[in-house]
Amino acid sequence: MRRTCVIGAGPSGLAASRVLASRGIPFDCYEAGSGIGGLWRYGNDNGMSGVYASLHANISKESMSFSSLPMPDSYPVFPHHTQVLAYLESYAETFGLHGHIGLRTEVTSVRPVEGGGWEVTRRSRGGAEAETDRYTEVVVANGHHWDPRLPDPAVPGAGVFEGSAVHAHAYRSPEPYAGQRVLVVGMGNSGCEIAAEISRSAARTFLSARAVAHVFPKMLLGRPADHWAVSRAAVLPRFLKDPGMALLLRLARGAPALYGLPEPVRRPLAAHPSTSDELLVQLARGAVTAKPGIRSFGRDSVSFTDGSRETVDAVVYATGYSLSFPFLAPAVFAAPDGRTELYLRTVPPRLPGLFFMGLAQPAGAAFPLLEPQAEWIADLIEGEVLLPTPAEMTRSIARARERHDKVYAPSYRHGIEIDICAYRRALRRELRAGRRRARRADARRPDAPRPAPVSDTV
Ligand SMILES: NC(=O)C1=CN([C@@H]2O[C@H](COP(=O)(O)OP(=O)(O)OC[C@H]3O[C@@H](n4cnc5c(N)ncnc54)[C@H](OP(=O)(O)O)[C@@H]3O)[C@@H](O)[C@H]2O)C=CC1
Repeated sequence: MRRTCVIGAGPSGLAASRVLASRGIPFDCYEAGSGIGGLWRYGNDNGMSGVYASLHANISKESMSFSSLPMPDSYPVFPHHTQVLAYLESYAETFGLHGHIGLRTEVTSVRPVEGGGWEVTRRSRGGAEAETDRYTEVVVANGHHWDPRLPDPAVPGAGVFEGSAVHAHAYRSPEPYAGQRVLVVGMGNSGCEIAAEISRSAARTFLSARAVAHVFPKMLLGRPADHWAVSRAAVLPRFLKDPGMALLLRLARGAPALYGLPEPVRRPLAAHPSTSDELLVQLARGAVTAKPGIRSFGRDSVSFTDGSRETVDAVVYATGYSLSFPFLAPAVFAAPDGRTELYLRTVPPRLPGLFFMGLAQPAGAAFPLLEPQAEWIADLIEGEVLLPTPAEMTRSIARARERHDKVYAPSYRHGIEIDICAYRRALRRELRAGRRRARRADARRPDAPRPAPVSDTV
């Protein structure tokens, strides 16, 4: 009998569960933690949430909403993490998902079965024995912001540094850093927000970036900055969008030099946006000092690539996350360089029945992508649509990668970066093509033209 397994009950797993439930597709969803919500569950006992106490979403509530359930009007523009979790709880409640979700149940292995299907082994917390079941499909929705990535190889001297050193995933509040000289490494959103927060009570805060980021204010021309990623302006070609955004940033916040920042080498839309008003204020006040990349550590100090040296008591590595699938053997599927071999960020070409959710990172809206992705997976499961051949999908992935490399800075963290508008268009085109492939297969008309795969996800 057909049965689908969903791994994880964060936003991606919940969206997959809602769509499968609404289609009447039998499925089980397993979640390692005691509650749903994934990274949005502060202190999640699955160990996979790096949310800190003060965190508010850095994209607006519209961009954080599933299309089937808007966030409450009473929410602020940028909800606090407790509100995002409450929203996810109400999503699960509204669509009756709790009955499908096995909590405190960790999936430990997913293996392809000869002849089709997948063998899924899981272990319940407190349960004596691991259990194994066979599923026709597996939807992997285990998130991509939970496995801390530290500089590898380590910065020279990191082993002799005697102060505290943690990854941002372990950061919860600024209190332990009060009165200290602190170095924050990395200028993604974690680095920007944590440096700004720590600097309110630290003696000195240094923010080191090997490639300085454009810092976006949360509001641009009276709208949440993430709205621009889905505005009419978003359909402009890159050669117009990039200078347009650079101009908008210059008008909104002035030159980087005002804040002691060098001019970024990358174009504003070539990197995942770093959004923080508070960092700009703290830089302008001298509470945070911008530094280039790190050359080496000493016992109580750090040297930078510009030859400067500072005494520091503590380091926070805000250096991002690895894409990890601990339940899949690397020979089956892995993303060692932060890139995934997935057709439209969802389908591994040669692993029938295996699907991935949420491994597409847009500059703004993230949740609204998840339900359409899950609908496509459900269509594939039900045979409403058919995929291109594995060879066609592989070629399409290679073409998308080529285009991707022309747009985004070559960095691990951009491996799954997408342009949301292009991705939505590609998904719609693939749906139409997939329906035609299914009709063609039904009618057994091998002479009919075969719809081509789509590939523009950047
Ligand atoms: N309030 C919110 O909603 C928040 C959301 N987030 C989101 O969480 C996700 C993860 O963000 P974040 O934790 O900032 O991680 P990111 O991967 O986005 O950023 C990592 C940063 O560390 C730098 N870095 C990586 N490796 C090294 C290295 N070896 N040496 C020096 N620098 C290095 C990267 O530089 P380079 O670009 O050169 O690789 C980059 O500046 C993002 O989607 C972000 O938007 C994060 C915090 C708050």
